Amino acid sequence: MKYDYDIIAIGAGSGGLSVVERAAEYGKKCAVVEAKKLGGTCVNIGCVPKKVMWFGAHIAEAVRDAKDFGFDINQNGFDWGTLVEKRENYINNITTWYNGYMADKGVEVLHGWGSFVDNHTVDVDGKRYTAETIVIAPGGRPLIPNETENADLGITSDGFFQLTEQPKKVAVIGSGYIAVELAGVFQALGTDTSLLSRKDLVLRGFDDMIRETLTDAMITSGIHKEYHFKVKKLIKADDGTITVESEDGQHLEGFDQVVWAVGRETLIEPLKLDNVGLKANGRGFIEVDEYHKTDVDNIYAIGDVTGQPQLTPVAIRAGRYLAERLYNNKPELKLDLSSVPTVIFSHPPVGTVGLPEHEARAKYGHDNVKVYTSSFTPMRYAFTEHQIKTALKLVVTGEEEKVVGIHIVGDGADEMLQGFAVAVQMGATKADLDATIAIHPSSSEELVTMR
Ligand SMILES: Cc1cc2nc3c(=O)[nH]c(=O)nc-3n(C[C@H](O)[C@H](O)[C@H](O)COP(=O)(O)OP(=O)(O)OC[C@H]3O[C@@H](n4cnc5c(N)ncnc54)[C@H](O)[C@@H]3O)c2cc1C
Ligand SMILES: NC(=O)c1ccc[n+]([C@@H]2O[C@H](COP(=O)([O-])OP(=O)(O)OC[C@H]3O[C@@H](n4cnc5c(N)ncnc54)[C@H](O)[C@@H]3O)[C@@H](O)[C@H]2O)c1
Repeated sequence: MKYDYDIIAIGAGSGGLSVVERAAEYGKKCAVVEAKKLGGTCVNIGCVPKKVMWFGAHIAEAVRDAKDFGFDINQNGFDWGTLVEKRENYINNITTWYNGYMADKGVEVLHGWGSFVDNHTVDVDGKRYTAETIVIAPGGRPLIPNETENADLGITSDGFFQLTEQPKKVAVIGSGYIAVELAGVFQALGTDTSLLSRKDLVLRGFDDMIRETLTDAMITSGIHKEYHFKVKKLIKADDGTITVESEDGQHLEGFDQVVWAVGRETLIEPLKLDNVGLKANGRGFIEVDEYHKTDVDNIYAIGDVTGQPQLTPVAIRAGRYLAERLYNNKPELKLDLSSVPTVIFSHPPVGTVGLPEHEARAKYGHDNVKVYTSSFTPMRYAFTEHQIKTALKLVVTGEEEKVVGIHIVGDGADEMLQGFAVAVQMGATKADLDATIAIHPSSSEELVTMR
């Protein structure tokens, strides 16, 4: 062989692992370079540990409501440390499994930071390896805004997963995916939680119905929602707590932890892209064509680093399709990002696929879009003290009423969405949904009975 490997992936997260795993199935000689732990963000400091905490929070809500279902229980406390220990054991089992799985597949794991030497050579902590094809899959890391004074008194989602004790009082800064997910977990598990947003509603860009319903639900759950709060600086108080000062002079005091959840940046610098004549665009992403090829013929990029939706299934699909194109004679296979379903594990969860109403009206013309909505208290909360609403919206277009968006906020949205996403992907119309027999009693039946 001319090179040490057929393919090397830099980064063993969702994208990198999936491309080498599939390439190995086709008999290719593969290696993956990883500076930290196999599994990357999703497994170690993202989706998986987050979902464990979300389940914990979900159980706390069930315990809270148990008396309304006739249970006579005393909750004597909640031990954050126990949950964290069990979570980390679970994750260690996954990463151990990955190590064995890669070995079984014949994929070599090269531990260390990978950087380019030339188009076919990667340096890993001083050792050089060559490959015919190189895939860049380094993901990213959380942002801490450097314009904020003492910003590093705060932690990020990475720090959240290192907390071994439950903070009594936290401020979460931001209003995107991570902010609403972490704020929801803290609040449900008993931490006094403030959510500090620069604007008004959470989840900018999502359908207004989702934004309004979730913001209301978060406030009803007890989260202190601070609107139009632009953080100027963090101050360490004499008692060790943190004060947050806004640009207009407000002070919020007494936080054990302040969590930045204001977006992520790609991990570009270690790659030494200059050595292959590549560079990231103004937003820090590596640009690729529809086949994930960069401007260099044998170098591809997949996952969060490309600026495509920063979701694990998108990175995995990109990696698998790339291997299919390269090694299984399917040159035309490409990622369809037209209706990527996504779930936000908030309290209650959000599920959304396709276009929000405002985007559909902009795309198809205001009068060519119709919406069907429903908002109700689901049976689960019919007689509990805590009432959490569910809201649903179908966005349809044209005379045939093609469904171009489905938006759900409420209990069960997380598991409800996948099947409806299939319908949207297949081009379902409102009549197709209506022709489907409902499941009763459920919240999802509303989506096939809307008028
Ligand atoms: C808190 C949080 C919660 C999330 N929850 C969800 C969720 O519920 N559902 C969902 O779909 N997505 C979720 N995501 C997003 C998801 O984790 C990412 O979209 C996904 O992990 C991206 O995969 P990737 O392969 O691009 O990068 P990553 O998974 O980030 O993997 C990149 C790997 O490359 C390594 N690396 C980087 N540079 C180098 C180098 N030069 N040399 C060697 N190794 C290197 C890194 O250490 C890392 O292990 C979440 C993210 C976060 C932060
Ligand atoms: N359930 C999931 O699938 C899931 C969960 C977590 C993360 N993710 C992925 O990870 C990505 C990153 O998540 P994220 O929440 O960090 O980013 P995000 O882009 O979703 O949200 C960042 C938010 O921070 C706000 N912001 C930016 N700078 C700020 C500042 N200085 N002060 C206050 N607010 C500021 C932005 O307006 C935005 O609303 C997501 O886009 C998503 O793709 C997915």
